[in-house]
Amino acid sequence: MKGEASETLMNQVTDANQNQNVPRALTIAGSDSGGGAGIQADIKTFQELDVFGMSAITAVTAQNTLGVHGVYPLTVDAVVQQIDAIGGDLGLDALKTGMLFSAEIIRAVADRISHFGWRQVVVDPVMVAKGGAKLLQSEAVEAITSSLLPLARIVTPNIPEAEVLTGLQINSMTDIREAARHLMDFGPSMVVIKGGHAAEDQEEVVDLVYDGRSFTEFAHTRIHTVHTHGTGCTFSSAITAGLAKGMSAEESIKMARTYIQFAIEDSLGIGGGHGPTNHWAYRRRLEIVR
Ligand SMILES: Nc1ncnc2c1ncn2[C@@H]1O[C@H](COP(=O)(O)OP(=O)(O)OP(=O)(O)O)[C@@H](O)[C@H]1O
Ligand SMILES: Cc1ncc(CO)c(N)n1
Repeated sequence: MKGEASETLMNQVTDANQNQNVPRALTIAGSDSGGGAGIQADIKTFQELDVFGMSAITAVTAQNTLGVHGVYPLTVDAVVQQIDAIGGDLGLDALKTGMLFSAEIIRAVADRISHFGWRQVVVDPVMVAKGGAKLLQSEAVEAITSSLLPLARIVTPNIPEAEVLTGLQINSMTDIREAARHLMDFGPSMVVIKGGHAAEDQEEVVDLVYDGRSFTEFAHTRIHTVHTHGTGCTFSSAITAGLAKGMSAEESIKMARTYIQFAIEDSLGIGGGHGPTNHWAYRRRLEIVR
């Protein structure tokens, strides 16, 4: 089919498939070739939660379950062009940031978020990978607190990240609350300090949520496993998916907590090191219950 007729058909197909209400989420983060963390974990999580996933890649990492073998940041222009391509056409309902690598990229990302007026922003202040490789330059920490946190609906540091961002030492639940208060001063609407890095011998993992008024603790059974590669990315992208679907911040965090619990419980054990979590575990279990 050629010319006018094919154009008419194309228009009909396009119109029939119009679904402007599909929840859309963007991840601005690094690529993990191993597929368990970064952009790959985020897109898998969005997909599993019925959210259309989009990405702006900040850096490519050569990575597997054994560690990070190479880090190749993209130029600021390349990051900005990806974000603008999405903002200028598809639009989004929520976004998350993960590995941002440099102060220049952080400031450019913050500028584009402000430009498009995006409010449903989850900031996962990724600093180091599980094996200790640097995913954020030390001099970029200040750019997170001054440029990005004021734009965040929710910030999700783990305990070491909360220490770096606040300059406080964290040894107890009281310290975690103090760090959460400190983080609120940088301007986010909500702080979630994740407890995965607390003492291994504890039977529970406690994530602390602070909204500037009250503290809520989410306690879950600690799973004794080495297969926790990408837990932080997966958790923050599940929160982002919840926000994209119109859930409240509290509901999104609660759902994300269950999502990551199932993903760790059913982890895949592939590779020779810290294996990835199981992104389809949540859907599989809900299908069984239904
Ligand atoms: N062993 C575990 N058992 C149960 N839940 C866990 C465990 N480890 C982490 N979690 C949960 O996973 C989520 C991510 O927490 P974690 O502290 O591991 O983040 P992270 O250090 O940022 O992850 P990453 O190493 O991927 O950057 C939190 O909700 C936390 O409670
Ligand atoms: C690309 C990337 N982002 C985040 C993390 C943290 O888990 C990682 N290991 N790799």
